[in-house]
Amino acid sequence: MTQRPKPQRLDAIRAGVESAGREVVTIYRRDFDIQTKADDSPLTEADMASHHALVDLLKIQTPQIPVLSEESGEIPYATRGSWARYWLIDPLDGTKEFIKKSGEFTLNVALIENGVPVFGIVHAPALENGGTTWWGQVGEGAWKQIRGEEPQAIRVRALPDPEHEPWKVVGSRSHGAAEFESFCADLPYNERVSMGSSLKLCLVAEGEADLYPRLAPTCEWDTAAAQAVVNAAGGEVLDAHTLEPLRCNQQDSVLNPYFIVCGQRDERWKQALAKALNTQF
Ligand SMILES: Nc1ncnc2c1ncn2[C@@H]1O[C@H](COP(=O)(O)O)[C@@H](OP(=O)(O)O)[C@H]1O
Ligand SMILES: [Mg+2]
Repeated sequence: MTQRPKPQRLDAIRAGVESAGREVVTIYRRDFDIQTKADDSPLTEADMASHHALVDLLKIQTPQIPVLSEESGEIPYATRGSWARYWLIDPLDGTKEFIKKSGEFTLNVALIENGVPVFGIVHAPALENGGTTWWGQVGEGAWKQIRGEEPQAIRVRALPDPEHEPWKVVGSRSHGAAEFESFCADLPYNERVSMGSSLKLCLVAEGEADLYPRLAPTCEWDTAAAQAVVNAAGGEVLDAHTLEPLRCNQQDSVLNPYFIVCGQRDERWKQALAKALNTQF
């Protein structure tokens, strides 16, 4: 297998992702065309501008590592199934939030090794202060940087005691609202927050939320980069049925199973999840 890119190269890739983010924000601030993809989801000029910028960046920085993008067109499993290491990117995650101008969209870049997201960059270019980036490398640590400020190491938080403080549960603004509400209704005292895109996983990674149940469809490129950040910050992204960590590139389909993102877990967590998911572990 080719070598994992060195830290300096990963820093250069992060700078390149932030530069692609500036192109996206230029489009965000003016009128843009919206098309509809075959699966009925929206596509803007910004999705494609970001796709080209990120693919070009990765081809220059690491020509030996293949790239799979949401906007690449399908690469059959017969080809990608043999990739021991590849880049998995979502050029614009939260396209609906981009169109609604909520600012809650991200550029996601993940390095996958043998199905496991080991390094990820999640960049939200339109958040306050000119954009925020989260990144993490499993086994090394996770960081958050608001543009113009120093990077801060981030870590998931311990679950609060729900007798005194609510568990913070984050959900999508646009997908799976009914399932989210019924999951939360079975949890101990909790507070709900809505957010678009991979930012939900980043909130768990930085200890601003405790759980993100995703009981609605997503694809591997929606989650892989932020999964690496969550793992590097001490949390997990678990299949909602098996409670095993999500893996990429295991089958023809790029759809994820329904999943739960969590920070630090303990016995209370296990009991609460068993009730909310109506299952036994
Ligand atoms: N029916 C479906 N099948 C697969 N993925 C879906 C889906 N409905 C929504 N998604 C994914 O959910 C993502 C948005 O999630 P959220 O609502 O949490 O922001 C979308 O990302 P994109 O915006 O990159 O297309 C899309 O990939
Ligand atoms: Mg997406």
